[in-house]
Amino acid sequence: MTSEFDAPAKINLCLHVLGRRADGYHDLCMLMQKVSLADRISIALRDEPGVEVVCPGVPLAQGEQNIAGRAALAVLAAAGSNRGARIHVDKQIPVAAGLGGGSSDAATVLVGLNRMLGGPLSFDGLLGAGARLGADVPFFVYGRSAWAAGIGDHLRPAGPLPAVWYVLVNPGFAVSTAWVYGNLRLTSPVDVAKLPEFFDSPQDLAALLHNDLEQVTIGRYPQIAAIKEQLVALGALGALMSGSGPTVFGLFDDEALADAACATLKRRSQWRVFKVRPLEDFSPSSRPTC
Ligand SMILES: C[C@@](CO)(OP(=O)(O)O)[C@H](O)COP(=O)(O)OP(=O)(O)OC[C@H]1O[C@@H](n2ccc(N)nc2=O)[C@H](O)[C@@H]1O
Ligand SMILES: Nc1ncnc2c1ncn2[C@@H]1O[C@H](COP(=O)(O)OP(=O)(O)O)[C@@H](O)[C@H]1O
Repeated sequence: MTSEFDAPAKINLCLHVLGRRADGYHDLCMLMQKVSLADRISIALRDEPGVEVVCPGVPLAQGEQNIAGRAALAVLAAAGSNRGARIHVDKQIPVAAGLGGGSSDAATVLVGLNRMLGGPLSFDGLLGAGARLGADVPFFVYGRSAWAAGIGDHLRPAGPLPAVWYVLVNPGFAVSTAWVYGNLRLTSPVDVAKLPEFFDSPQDLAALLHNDLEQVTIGRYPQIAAIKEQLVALGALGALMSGSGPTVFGLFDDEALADAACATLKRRSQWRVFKVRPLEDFSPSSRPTC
């Protein structure tokens, strides 16, 4: 049997770094949301042990080097299964882009393969297995928009967020998350208690936009600041780099303006440009194909 799943991208509506931990990771406060740009993943169980991962057209590791392969091995081990899996990833999310594509692929394989094997892992077990794969993986297991604390793995639900359109602009080069955190200069941390919890309008949400990692990535790649300026000039209520970058999103309250901004940016540049909607409540859906 083969099952198919969507693995959506995320954006960080805010990302505050609160401090550096003894293990080198950073404590964060983030508001995270999934969006409608997604990789398409199919998972097939096979009788031989081991995991094969193929991502046609994208130079990503196969098998256990790929984070989706490590996720599959975790579920097979939890099930005590001697079987293996073949995972096909139709990569739509730009790689090393600040959009969490690898983390989403991993979470989707955790949840999807767990379901295919009769649920050896509980929801908490899936969150724990996700945290062992990467700091952002639990968010993608979680299902809905969330405030993330700790290294990104302590999650609580966000209140309803306004219906908006985002225009994602990816300038086409990769940025290493480890490099960005490694070059971060810590500033005095935000008072988390003062961050707003409720957003009645797109303008309220635009007022939240903030990313402490921009100083590092924009310092090295000033074109990211130029993308932000262009999005605002084209009618975005605000624009922000997502995660460690380099992708920027513009927040629009008007779909026609978002469409026009996409068309203009595609005409003007070689950037990858996507209009997406927020996914308010998303859990990987299974669609058996045979
Ligand atoms: C910046 C964020 C924002 O959502 O996303 P991306 O830009 O990667 O999508 C995340 O914090 C990225 O999470 P993730 O990509 O899962 O991180 P990991 O694989 O666990 O770690 C990659 C590298 O980032 C550093 N790291 C990660 C998370 C964190 N809270 N502090 C860190 O210092 C680690 O030291 C590690 O070297
Ligand atoms: N399935 C996968 N999809 C994307 N990247 C992967 C995958 N498996 C391993 N990787 C590695 O993870 C790194 C981070 O990729 P990605 O998750 O796209 O970045 P980001 O978290 O910045 O959005 C890449 O450099 C890539 O080599």
